[in-house]
Amino acid sequence: MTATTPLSGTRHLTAPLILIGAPGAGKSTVGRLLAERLGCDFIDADEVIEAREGRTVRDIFAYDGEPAFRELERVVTLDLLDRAAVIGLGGGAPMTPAIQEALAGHTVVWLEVAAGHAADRVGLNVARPLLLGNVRGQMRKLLEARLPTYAALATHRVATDELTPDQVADAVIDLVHPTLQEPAMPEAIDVHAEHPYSVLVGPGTLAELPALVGDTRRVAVLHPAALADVARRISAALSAETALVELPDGEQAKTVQVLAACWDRLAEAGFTRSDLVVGLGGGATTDLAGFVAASWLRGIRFVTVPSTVLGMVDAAVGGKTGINIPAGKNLVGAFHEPIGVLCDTDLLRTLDQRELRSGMAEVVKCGFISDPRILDLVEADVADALVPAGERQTEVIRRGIAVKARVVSDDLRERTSTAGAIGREQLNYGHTLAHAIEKREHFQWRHGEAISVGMVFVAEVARRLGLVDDALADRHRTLLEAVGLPTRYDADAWPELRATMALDKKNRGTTLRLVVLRGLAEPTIAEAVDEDLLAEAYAATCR
Ligand SMILES: NC(=O)c1ccc[n+]([C@@H]2O[C@H](COP(=O)([O-])OP(=O)(O)OC[C@H]3O[C@@H](n4cnc5c(N)ncnc54)[C@H](O)[C@@H]3O)[C@@H](O)[C@H]2O)c1
Ligand SMILES: O=C(O)C(=O)C[C@@H](O)[C@H](O)[C@H](O)COP(=O)(O)O
Repeated sequence: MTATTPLSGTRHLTAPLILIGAPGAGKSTVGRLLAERLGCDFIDADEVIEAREGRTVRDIFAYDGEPAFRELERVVTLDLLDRAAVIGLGGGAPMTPAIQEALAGHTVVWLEVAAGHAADRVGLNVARPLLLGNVRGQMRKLLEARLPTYAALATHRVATDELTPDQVADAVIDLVHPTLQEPAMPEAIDVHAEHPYSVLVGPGTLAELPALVGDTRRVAVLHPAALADVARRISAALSAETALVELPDGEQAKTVQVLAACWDRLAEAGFTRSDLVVGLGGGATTDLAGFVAASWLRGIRFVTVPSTVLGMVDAAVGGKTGINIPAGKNLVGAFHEPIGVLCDTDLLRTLDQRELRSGMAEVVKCGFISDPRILDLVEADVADALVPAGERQTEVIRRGIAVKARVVSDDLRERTSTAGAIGREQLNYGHTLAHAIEKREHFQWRHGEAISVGMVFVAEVARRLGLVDDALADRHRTLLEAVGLPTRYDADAWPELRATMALDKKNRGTTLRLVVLRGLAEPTIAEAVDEDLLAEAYAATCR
């Protein structure tokens, strides 16, 4: 395969790119091509109307009449104008005065098409209510009525008659190029562990993958179904032979069966020690992919491309890889460092709210154990911190990665910390209880949700040990609830959870070892905490 397809738009939309034109001008086809090239969404206004109404445009026309449709169209179009996406408007939308007014100041590209061509492209399409009957005649009339308005509204125009959709998309990109934003310089955060590498953070960093992969002969891209399109783009952009390996979603990928299936795929594809694995996805995917790379031929190179907030800020960095087994979370695995980490914040745009909130738990963890500025930034505007790829979110992700990079650079293999000198174990803040909850929930809870409850629990432990004051202990629940995360769990579950905690990796012998704070950004280890105190702290967590 040759390197042809850019992995990310070199420049980015910061405002909508609006396509207008007659039916058959190619707004949908060209809009989708543009969105792919610019790494953003394409939104067809008619499809949004149909989805909102649960009826086709044709039915709305037939049953409610054109004025009712135009009103729906006005509302939807105005809603869409704050999206940094390619937006295809219905052919008649620009005729509505309120839409004309709202389009002022926007980039509006008119895809010009001659009536004959438009009629040929539309054919006898019965979904277009205004063209029923004599398509050519109707089209000519429509164009005569609309052309002056299209011309007045357009900031750019492309004559499409002699061009293929790809050529039209090229022409549009050329025209609007000056209005697009230069890519922000990705920030590189270096990890200086056993094999130094960089974590690149910012929009479009996926474009760096071909350089990281170099002249590697074979690359396996392990990904969940949600990232199948991105995996295909990666494959098209690499000159290596790529094996796209779709994994079960989320935690279901972290099993010994999936691991073994991946080994079979690498064997079939003839993977040797000079080949490479890419883990593209959330933390569950990169944990599994990393363990595949760590175990295949006793270790081949590995790149992480995290696509969740949680993956970026935590899982993709630091080389902890592994799977779950019925006895517990991450009980089997290896330390295997990636050769590079690409945190392309554009990938976060398709995450749903639940995942965005879940990821914020590990961000907040980094705030409590090391960088309180993160807490201030989230508290100042939680909603803003949850805007995917927004400035505030990118800043707290970057700060969280910096915490993780610093900690693992100092202690890659998680030595046994002492109360006076804590290493990597600090990253396990909240995790002892969280992993037990995840096991009890058969790994159906989001990891960040469990961490949220787990952090409230260790804050309650620290409060009772007299290590933190009430304000710091209470700040945990207040902040995590503001983010929309759970902070309570089933009060009756303590005996079962406590039993699971006996298998925690930080334990030594029969001694339970918990990460707690003895002040803001001062993590420490509490060993052999009194069992009654633990039970009380748990009860307080559940209240
Ligand atoms: N190795 C480490 O150091 C480390 C650190 C923290 C967490 N983890 C592990 O990470 C896992 C949790 O990671 P997670 O929260 O990312 O969960 P996840 O990997 O399960 O992903 C969450 C969901 O989001 C979907 N998804 C991923 N990227 C998407 C995108 N860009 N758009 C739309 N959907 C997308 C996934 O398909 C999945 O359904 C846990 O298994 C945890 O143990 C590991
Ligand atoms: O990187 C680490 O070290 C961590 O502890 C990070 C945690 O946030 C993460 O959940 C990790 O997977 C937990 O590792 P485990 O060794 O407790 O399974």
